Amino acid sequence: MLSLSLKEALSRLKDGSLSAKELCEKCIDRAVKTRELNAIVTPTYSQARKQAEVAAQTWSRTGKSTTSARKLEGLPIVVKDNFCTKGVHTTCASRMLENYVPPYNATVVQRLFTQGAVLLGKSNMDEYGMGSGSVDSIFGPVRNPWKYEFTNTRTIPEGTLDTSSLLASPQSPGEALGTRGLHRSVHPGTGGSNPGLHEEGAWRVAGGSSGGSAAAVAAGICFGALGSDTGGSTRNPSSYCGVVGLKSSYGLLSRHGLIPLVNSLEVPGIMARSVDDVNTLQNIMAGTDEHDSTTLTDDRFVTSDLPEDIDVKHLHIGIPKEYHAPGLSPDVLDAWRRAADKFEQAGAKVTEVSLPHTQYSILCYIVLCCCEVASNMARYDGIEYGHRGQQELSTEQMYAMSRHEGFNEVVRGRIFAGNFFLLRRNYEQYFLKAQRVRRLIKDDFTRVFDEGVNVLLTPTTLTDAPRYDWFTAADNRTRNEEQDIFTQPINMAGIPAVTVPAGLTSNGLPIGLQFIGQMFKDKEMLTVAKWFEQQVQFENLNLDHLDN
Ligand SMILES: NC(=O)C[C@H](N)C(=O)O
Repeated sequence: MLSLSLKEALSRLKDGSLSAKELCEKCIDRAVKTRELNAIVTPTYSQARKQAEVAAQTWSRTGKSTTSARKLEGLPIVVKDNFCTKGVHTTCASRMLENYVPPYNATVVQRLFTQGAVLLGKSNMDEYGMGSGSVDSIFGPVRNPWKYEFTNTRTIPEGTLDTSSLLASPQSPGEALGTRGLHRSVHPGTGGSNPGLHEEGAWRVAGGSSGGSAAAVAAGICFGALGSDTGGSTRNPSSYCGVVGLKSSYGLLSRHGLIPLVNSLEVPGIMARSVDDVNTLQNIMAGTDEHDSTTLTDDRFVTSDLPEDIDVKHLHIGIPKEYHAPGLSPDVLDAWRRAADKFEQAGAKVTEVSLPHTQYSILCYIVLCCCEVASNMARYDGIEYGHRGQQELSTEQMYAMSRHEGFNEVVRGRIFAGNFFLLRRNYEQYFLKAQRVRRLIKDDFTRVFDEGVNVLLTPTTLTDAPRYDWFTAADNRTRNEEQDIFTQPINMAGIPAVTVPAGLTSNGLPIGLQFIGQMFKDKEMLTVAKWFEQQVQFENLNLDHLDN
C-alpha cells in the first residue's frame, strides 16, 4: 500500500477504503522499520497523528460524494531539514543550527499544511545542501533503500532511543547531538559491524543533497517530499532512489523560509512517485508570495492537472550532444537511447542539438555557488545566529571558534573559496566572468528552444547510485563535478527540469532521465515526462514485506 502514488492514496481516502489515521500509522511504522536508512532526522509523529485525526474527521464529515475536502487531506509528507517548520527543529544538518526551532513555516510548507498534508518528519541532507550524496550530515549519511537489506525492523515506541542500531563510531557526529528524536544518534555506515551489509561500505548512497527526502519517498515513508535544488539536489537523489524529482522554473515557488544556500540558483524541489503527483504538489505550492520578491506576480504560469491522453506526435525533442560526457555508464546511455527511440516511434521529431557552453557550466557553478555561500554564511556569527563557541575569548576569536565548530569542512571550504573569488583583485576574473558565462549558458538553451525544440532529453546522472565507500573516497569538489554535471546548467538558466525513473541497471538500481523545459513551460515539460512514464511503467520499490 505504501508504494501507491499520492493520487491513488487520495482516491482511497476519498472512497473510504483507507482512513487518514490508518495511513498515518502505516507511514510511521514504515519510517520506524526503515530507520537504518537514516532518512528522517526529526520525526514529528505526534504532530502527524494530530493532523491525521483532523483529516479523518474531515473525510468522515465531507464523505466521498463531495469535493470539499482539502487537496492533500491526510497525506503524509516529509520536509527537508532546510525548510523552516514552526515549532520543529530545522538544522540544515549542521551543528550551527543544531538548536534552531523556527517560529514560522516556510511558505511552501504552509501551503501544503493549508491543503491538509500531514508532516511525518524532517529529512536528512548534506550540511546546508552542500553535497551530492547526503553523506556530509551531522546525523550521518543516508542509505539508499534500493537493494538494501534491512536488519533492524522492530517497531519501537516514539520517544524511545533505539540503541540497537547505534553503531559505535568515533566519527559519528550524531552521537554528540543527544537523542532529541528516535533517529538522532544513528550513524549508519561507518565503523562497527552491521549484519545487513555483506561488505563494509557496499550499500549505495541516496544522492544529495536532498537524499533523506528521496529515500523516504522511495521507501514508502511518505507520499511526497520537499527537497531543494541548487545544482541538482532534488534530481540527483530522485534519480538514484527511483522517484520523480522536479525542479520548477525559478520564481514559480517561493523560497521564503528555505534557509539560503545560493539564492540566485536554488528553488524548492518536489519528490513523489509519479509525475502527476509532483505536478499536484507544485500546483498547491506555486504562485506569488509577498515574502519572496523573486516569485512571479503573474499566476498564469501556475500549472493545472496534466492531461491523460497525451500525444507526442507534434513534439520536437532535443538531444544535447554535449551530454555524452565521459564517465556515462553504458546502462544509462542505453536507457537514454531507448527513450529517444520511444519518442521517435511515437512520431515525435527527435534531433541532436548543441549547447556549446555546457562544458564551462560546472566550473562557473562552483565559483558562483561559493561566492553566494560566502555571503549567505556570513550571518552565522554565534551572536545573532547559530552555534556559539563556549570558550571565553575575544569577540574575534569567538566568531572564528563558533564558525569553526559550527560548520563542517565542506562548508568552510566553500566560504574560503567564495571569499577568495570575491576579493577585489579576483572579483572580475572569477565572479564577473562566471556571471558572463552563465548568461551564455542560458542563451544556449534559449536558442535551442527558439529553433523549435519543445523539451530536451538527457540523463540525470552519469551512473546508478554509487557505493558509499566509493563516494566518500574523493573530496566534495570532485564529487560535485561528477554528480551535478547534467543538472546544474539548468539552475544556471533558471529553467525547469524533471527526472523520471527509466528502468533499472544491470545492478538492479534505478536510472533517471531528465526532461528539460522552457522557462515557465513546466506543464508542457511535465506532460512529456508523464507520457514517457506511461511508456516505461517503472515499478516503484515495494517494501511491503517489512509489514509482516
Ligand atoms: N543543493 C544543491 O543542489 C547542491 C549541489 N549538489 C552542490 O553541492 O552545490
